Amino acid sequence: MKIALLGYGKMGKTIEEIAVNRGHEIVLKLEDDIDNFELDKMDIDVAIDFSIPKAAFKNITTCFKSDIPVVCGTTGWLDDYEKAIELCKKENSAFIYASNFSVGVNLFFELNRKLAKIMNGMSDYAVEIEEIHHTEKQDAPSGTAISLAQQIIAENDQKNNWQLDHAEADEIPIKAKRIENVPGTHTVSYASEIDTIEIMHTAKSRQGFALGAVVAAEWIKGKKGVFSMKDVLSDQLK
Ligand SMILES: NC(=O)C1=CN([C@@H]2O[C@H](COP(=O)(O)OP(=O)(O)OC[C@H]3O[C@@H](n4cnc5c(N)ncnc54)[C@H](OP(=O)(O)O)[C@@H]3O)[C@@H](O)[C@H]2O)C=CC1
Ligand SMILES: O=C(O)C1=N[C@H](C(=O)O)C[C@H](O)C1
Repeated sequence: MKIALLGYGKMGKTIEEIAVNRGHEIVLKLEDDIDNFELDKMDIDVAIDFSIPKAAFKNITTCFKSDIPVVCGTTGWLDDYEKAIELCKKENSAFIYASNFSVGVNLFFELNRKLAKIMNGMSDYAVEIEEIHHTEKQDAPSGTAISLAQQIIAENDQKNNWQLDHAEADEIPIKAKRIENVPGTHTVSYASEIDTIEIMHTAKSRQGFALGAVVAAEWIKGKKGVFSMKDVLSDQLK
């Protein structure tokens, strides 16, 4: 498969290593404006975007116009997500966005949904999310923490929104910490006067995120439509 890497930083380089090991070829390593390239003249099967929040929307929608399927892991651009979906459908292209591509985090998401269902109505327990990432991260809270919050909100009758740091009674507080070299740690806790129930996912490296993105790229090749990591992992997450 011929892959265009939109973003060639920490994730782009880890994805390259895994993709090449799985027999794929990297035909583009984009580090600046996508308009500098004539995508129509290039032979690209799938584009994988791990760039920066302010570049993601343009990168993704430029690929749609050239009928190149896109796997996007960039976080912090989701105000434009619905617009991207519309454009994908209009151009009859293919798209997967995931706040986190690692299989472990997608299992953690399932656990989070189940725990949220159990804890709904347990008014003695206060829910909180904490995320810890490296100091170079541009966005806060992390995309994964937002996904966790949205999953809880879908199950919890008392919570309608999330808030960074100080939350109102109907909001889930998210604490974002930045510590050098941490690849990504997420904790969901329910604390009462008596005890605390906690679930936690700790990434030991970027390998899981990158492998998941390459697997998603292999899966989306030749498909049309808007998908999620749940579709990619449907056999494992039954
Ligand atoms: N969904 C998931 O599983 C995961 C998501 N992420 C997300 O992926 C994104 C990238 O993370 P990471 O690799 O750690 O970040 P890096 O900062 O290491 O890499 C981003 C790269 O994008 C480059 N860039 C800048 N402008 C553009 C542009 N217009 N088009 C393409 N590339 C551009 C930057 O170049 P320069 O440095 O020259 O500006 C940099 O090399 C982040 O949003 C992060 O949150 C990260 C890990 C997992
Ligand atoms: O920026 C990162 O590094 C990561 N970003 C993603 C996020 O915002 O959730 C996923 C992972 O935690 C690493």
